[in-house]
Amino acid sequence: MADPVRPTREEAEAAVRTLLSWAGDDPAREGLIDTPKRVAKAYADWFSGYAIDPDEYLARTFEEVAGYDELIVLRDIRFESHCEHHMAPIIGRAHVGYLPDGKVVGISKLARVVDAYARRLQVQEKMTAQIADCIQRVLQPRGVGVVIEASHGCMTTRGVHKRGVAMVTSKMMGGFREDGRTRAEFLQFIGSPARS
Ligand SMILES: Nc1nc2c(ncn2[C@@H]2O[C@H](COP(=O)(O)OP(=O)(O)OP(=O)(O)O)[C@@H](O)[C@H]2O)c(=O)[nH]1
Ligand SMILES: [Zn+2]
Repeated sequence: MADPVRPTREEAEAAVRTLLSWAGDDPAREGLIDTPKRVAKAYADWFSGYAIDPDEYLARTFEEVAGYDELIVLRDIRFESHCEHHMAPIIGRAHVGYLPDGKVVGISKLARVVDAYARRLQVQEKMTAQIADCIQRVLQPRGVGVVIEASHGCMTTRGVHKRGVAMVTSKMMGGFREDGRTRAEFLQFIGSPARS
C-alpha cells in the first residue's frame, strides 16, 4: 500500500522538476513551467487506486435472479495501468467471469474492481491474482476466472523494443480450476486474445 509518510504536492512537483533537468531540459522554460503541476495531477488520476478499497464495490449484491446459476462473464474490460519496474504504461483488457452462488453483483462493479487495481503500480501477474482474490473473497462464488492480455510500454518503447507483443495471464479459482468444462466455456466466451 501507499507510504503513510506521503510527501506534499510541492515536494512531488519539485521531484518532477528534478526529472526534467535529468532528462536534459530546462524546467524554467515557458513550455515546462506548468508541467510539474500537470504531472502531479496526472499521478492523482493514474494512481487513484490506492485510495480505493475494491471490496466495497462488491458489497451490494442481488439475489432475485430466478435461480440463475450459470457463468457470468464481462469481457474486454479496457484498462490502463503502470508497471512497477519502470512506471511505464500497461495497456490492455481484462476478462472476468464467475459462477454465482445465489447472489450476483452489478456488472459494472467488476469493471470498477479491475480499475481500482489497475490504478496502482503493478505487475500483471499480481493484478490478475488480486482481481480474482477480491471477487472470491467478497462474493464467495463457486468459481472465478480472470484473464488479462496487455502490452507493456517498458517493452514496446524502451529496452527490448518489441511492439505487438501481448502478455497473457490467467487466474482460475474454484470451479474454473477444477472443472475443465467450466474453464473451457469461459475461454470460449472470451474468445481468442484480440490483437491491438
Ligand atoms: N513478469 C513480469 N515482468 C514485467 C512486468 N512488467 C515489466 N516486466 C519486466 O520486468 C523486468 C525488469 O527487469 P530488469 O532487468 O530489472 O530491468 P531492465 O534492465 O529495465 O530490463 P529490460 O526491460 O530488459 O531492459 C523486465 O524484463 C520487464 O520486461 C510484468 O507485469 N510482469
Ligand atoms: Zn516495466
